[in-house]
Amino acid sequence: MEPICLSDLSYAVPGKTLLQGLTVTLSGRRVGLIGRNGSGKTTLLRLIAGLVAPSSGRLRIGATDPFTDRKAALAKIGILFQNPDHQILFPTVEEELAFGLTQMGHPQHAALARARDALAAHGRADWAKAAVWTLSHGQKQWLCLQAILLMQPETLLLDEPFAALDLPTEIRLRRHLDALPQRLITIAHRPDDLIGCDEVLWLDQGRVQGFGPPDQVLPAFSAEMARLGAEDMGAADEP
Ligand SMILES: Nc1ncnc2c1ncn2[C@@H]1O[C@H](COP(=O)(O)OP(=O)(O)OP(=O)(O)O)[C@@H](O)[C@H]1O
Repeated sequence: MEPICLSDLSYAVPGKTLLQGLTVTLSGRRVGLIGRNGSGKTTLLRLIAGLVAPSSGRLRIGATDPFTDRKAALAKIGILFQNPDHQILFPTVEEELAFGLTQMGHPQHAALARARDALAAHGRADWAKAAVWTLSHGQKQWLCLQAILLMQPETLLLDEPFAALDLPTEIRLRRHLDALPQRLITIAHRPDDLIGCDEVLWLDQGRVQGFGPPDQVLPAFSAEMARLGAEDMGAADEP
């Protein structure tokens, strides 16, 4: 599995630096990304997916720059957004599933055939012509995941994949993801969700606050979150 190397990586928008000086090599098969709201986690996934270019520094997946080499990046990286409605572009299930393959250069008819095969393999052949808007949130997330898996990327980037799912849907998706051979880089808010990871990256205000095995990073993260929670409570309790 190719390492994802960040060297002094920064990303800024006018008036604001969102990520600053990130130097880290991600090489585990299960990587967790943790940090407070607004710490830059989603921004980092977008950079790794090659959707935006770094403002400075370097990001490589193996030897590939995912921003400048889009075709290679599609084969290497798939990103599952937090909200499937931000990901879905097409009116029907089969068109949505086929889109990534056509982006990779497959003819439309072959891509649609692969899409229908994938649905049939999951016992959902009857979904092919269904309008995407008729699906539930969990079903849309499943669709987005399948659309990415059809492209067979080496790495999946998952932005809080369990947010807004009911418990049985979460358990099913968790089982599905756990069984995947791909590398998963998963954003989570609860440290418990990342215990089984090979490595955890903790971002704070756009910088690396911790990186290493979960038994080192997560206790420090939890202690800091508890400290901040207590501080907020103290401030809120002020007369
Ligand atoms: N295009 C943009 N222009 C301006 N600010 C942005 C832009 N994208 C993100 N931000 C800001 O950058 C910061 C980091 O955002 P990001 O979504 O990466 O955080 P996050 O760690 O994923 O947060 P959350 O846990 O709340 O999803 C936030 O303050 C956000 O408002």
